Amino acid sequence: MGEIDPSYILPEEYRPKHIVTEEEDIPLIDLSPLTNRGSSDTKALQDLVDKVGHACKTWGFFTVINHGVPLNIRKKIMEVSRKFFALPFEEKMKVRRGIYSTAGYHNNEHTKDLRDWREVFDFYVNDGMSMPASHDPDDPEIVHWFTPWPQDFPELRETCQEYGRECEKLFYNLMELVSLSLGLPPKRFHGYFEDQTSFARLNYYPSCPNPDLVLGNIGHKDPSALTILVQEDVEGLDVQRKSDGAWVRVKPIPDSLVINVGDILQVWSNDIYESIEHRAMVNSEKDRYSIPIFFYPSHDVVMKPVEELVNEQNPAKYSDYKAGKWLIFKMYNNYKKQGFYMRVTDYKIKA
Ligand SMILES: O=C(O)CCC(=O)C(=O)O
Ligand SMILES: [Fe+2]
Repeated sequence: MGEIDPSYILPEEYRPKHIVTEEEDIPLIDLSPLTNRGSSDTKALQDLVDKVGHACKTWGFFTVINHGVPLNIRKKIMEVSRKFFALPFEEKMKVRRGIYSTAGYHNNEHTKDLRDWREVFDFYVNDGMSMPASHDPDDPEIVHWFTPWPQDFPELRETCQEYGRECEKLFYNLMELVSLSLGLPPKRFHGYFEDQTSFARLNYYPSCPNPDLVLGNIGHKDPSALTILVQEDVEGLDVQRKSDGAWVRVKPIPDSLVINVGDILQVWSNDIYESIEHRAMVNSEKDRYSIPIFFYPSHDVVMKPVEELVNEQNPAKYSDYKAGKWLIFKMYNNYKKQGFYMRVTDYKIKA
């Protein structure tokens, strides 16, 4: 103790502890029937839909291989991420996150109102997208959000943008599988992403002398429809198992990506699929890097259960909420200690 800044030290009940189970892995799904669609038969595609549906329902998390996101761009984005975080602090602070635009560099993230042991750089997949000016539901003002890219580092912008476009293709493919698994037409959700407000995050978790007292990323649920995450061989991601709440380590598998259900899909599916709590541990020897992209709809899309999944036996569990308002509420909440944090269940209709 005493070696690290006390603002990072977590209350006892949040510390990472011991409770990780090594016995089980999240489902591993080979997406080749989708990525080589031309040559696939319908049976292979149907099997894939069933696997994705089962993984979303039982875990809310799964790992994919043969996903179509090229190796060179995955390697490249990890490289530029390392280069960016290795810059002097003053350089990184030149592109720091502002109060009203959430992209940029930040080293003071508060997940669940507690401080994370990490540095981040957030960027928008669809730079310049429309967003509400505030989270006040009655404020109609719209603004445009841009990423503050570093001036002398064009490689960072180019690589991040290319990575975003490649993952976007995978995201639409996955949403087709998800829609089919819910008994909906394959492109049921595509229109909701026309002016998408998706954002990506370069995560840098420096090694830590007291890894038992902190978390790189405190347990949380993502606000997205789906998240696509790349990690390297340094492990640290834990997922909370739905059946008993145990933390399960997501073992890095070469060339894989990790997919998870976020809050938006939980609401659209009326809780058939749920956004699952996860966290990132740090270690005393190695730095860790990861990159999630949070796929998020246009700001004016209403988060509400889709009508095909609602009927008298299954009434809507959520009242309407604009996706953009929800996102900024969540993001501003993570800036600094606010004394509260937002959960999607906060606007669940009371039974
Ligand atoms: O670093 C990881 O593996 C998880 C990151 C994460 O969950 C997040 O940034 O939302
Ligand atoms: Fe997350």
